[in-house]
Amino acid sequence: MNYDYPHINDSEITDTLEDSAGSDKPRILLMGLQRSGKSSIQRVVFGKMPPNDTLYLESTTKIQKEDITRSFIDFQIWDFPGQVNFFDMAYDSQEIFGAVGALIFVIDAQDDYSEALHRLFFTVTSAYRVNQNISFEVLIHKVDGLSDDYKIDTQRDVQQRMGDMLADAQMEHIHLSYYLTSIYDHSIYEAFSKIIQKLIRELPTLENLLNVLCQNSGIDKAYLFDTLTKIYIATDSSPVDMQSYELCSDMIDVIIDIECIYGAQVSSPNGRLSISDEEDEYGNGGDENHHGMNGNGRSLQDQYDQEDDVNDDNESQQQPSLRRTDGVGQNESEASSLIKLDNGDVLYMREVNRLLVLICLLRHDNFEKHGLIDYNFQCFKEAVTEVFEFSQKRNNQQQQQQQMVHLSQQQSTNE
Ligand SMILES: Nc1nc2c(ncn2[C@@H]2O[C@H](COP(=O)(O)OP(=O)(O)OP(=O)(O)O)[C@@H](O)[C@H]2O)c(=O)[nH]1
Repeated sequence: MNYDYPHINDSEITDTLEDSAGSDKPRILLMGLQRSGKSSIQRVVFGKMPPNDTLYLESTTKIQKEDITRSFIDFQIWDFPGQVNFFDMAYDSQEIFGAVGALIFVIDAQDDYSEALHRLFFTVTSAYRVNQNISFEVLIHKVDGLSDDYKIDTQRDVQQRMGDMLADAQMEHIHLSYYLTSIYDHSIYEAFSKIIQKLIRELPTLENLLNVLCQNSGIDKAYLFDTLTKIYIATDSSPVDMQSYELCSDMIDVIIDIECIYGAQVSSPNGRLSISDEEDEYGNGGDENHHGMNGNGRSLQDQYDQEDDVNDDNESQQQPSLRRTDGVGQNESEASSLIKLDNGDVLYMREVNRLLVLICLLRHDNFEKHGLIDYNFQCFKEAVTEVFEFSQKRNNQQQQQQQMVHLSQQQSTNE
């Protein structure tokens, strides 16, 4: 079978590559065959596009680049057209792969994936020759149409065949991580969380802080989420089970929906709650998108109406409740929310800043000491803010240094 790339007119692609010169952010590359789902993944995770709308996406003809600068997440994501061979002599592979943090290769699991595996092998081995520090991530994608047994068989088959190909080429030392994903459920967010955590330098510090918080507050599981993308950038060291992750991730949708409906009525310096403000900044009209995502605006409104009724009786028993309080010792207000589950567990959310929320899962008995939890949370919040400020300062310094190097290189080439 012929696994070569089709011949295409590549003048547009060269133009976009030239645009990239001068950007020093770590890159995440999305690669894979045509129609494997790359653009859909980028739009759903980072653009909040409802999954069904990806059906109308057109094929990508030039590299689509997006800057993602949010809290601890700071990189450029590049969506590549599936039909172009970027290892061809026509492209400067050092320029493309030199600054790459992660290369994500998307395989369509609903299709025959033999060709995709050959392309993956070629991509991984070629990129590795250019940059040995790239982390290679393989998304076995579109698994929503597959049974659980078939998903596991597919993953085993893909891993086995790639392992054999790498071993035949004596390149078995290249490590690949595999994820089963779909844009129609949480799996794509979970996979991106794990991929992005590998690029966050502050991860060990954040994990330590979460461990200390959990141990001292009777919390069973805690996630630090990036609010807009629903990517968790850190969690404590107890094992992640998909159910608790899904619950916490769904809570973000619930809270944002409630904020979109009622946020304007809550008094805050600018009349809107911060989570909604952040969306506006990214050009994603909050109400429309979030209701589009889970389509539950009506039921949330009902829930919120019920909540208003019980509000006077006992605030801590609301399901869910959303409060804005003034930060202790600070002038900024912060959102918090509490959802009591049927099994007696409690989901507790606290806003760390405009970009991050902490979501914890704990037993109801442990929540009775919530004064202690709130105090520990304030300590946690201050520590995270310090880490964040430190990393921002370091990033700025590094950017300035890199700009200086660029300038001096330009000057010497002009001379
Ligand atoms: N069932 C299912 N379909 C998906 C999933 N992700 C993407 N798709 C569909 O796959 C088709 C192709 O998606 P694109 O995102 O355009 O694929 P691409 O890899 O960017 O394609 P090129 O731009 O041609 O390289 C679209 O119809 C999507 O709706 C998924 O998780 N499950």
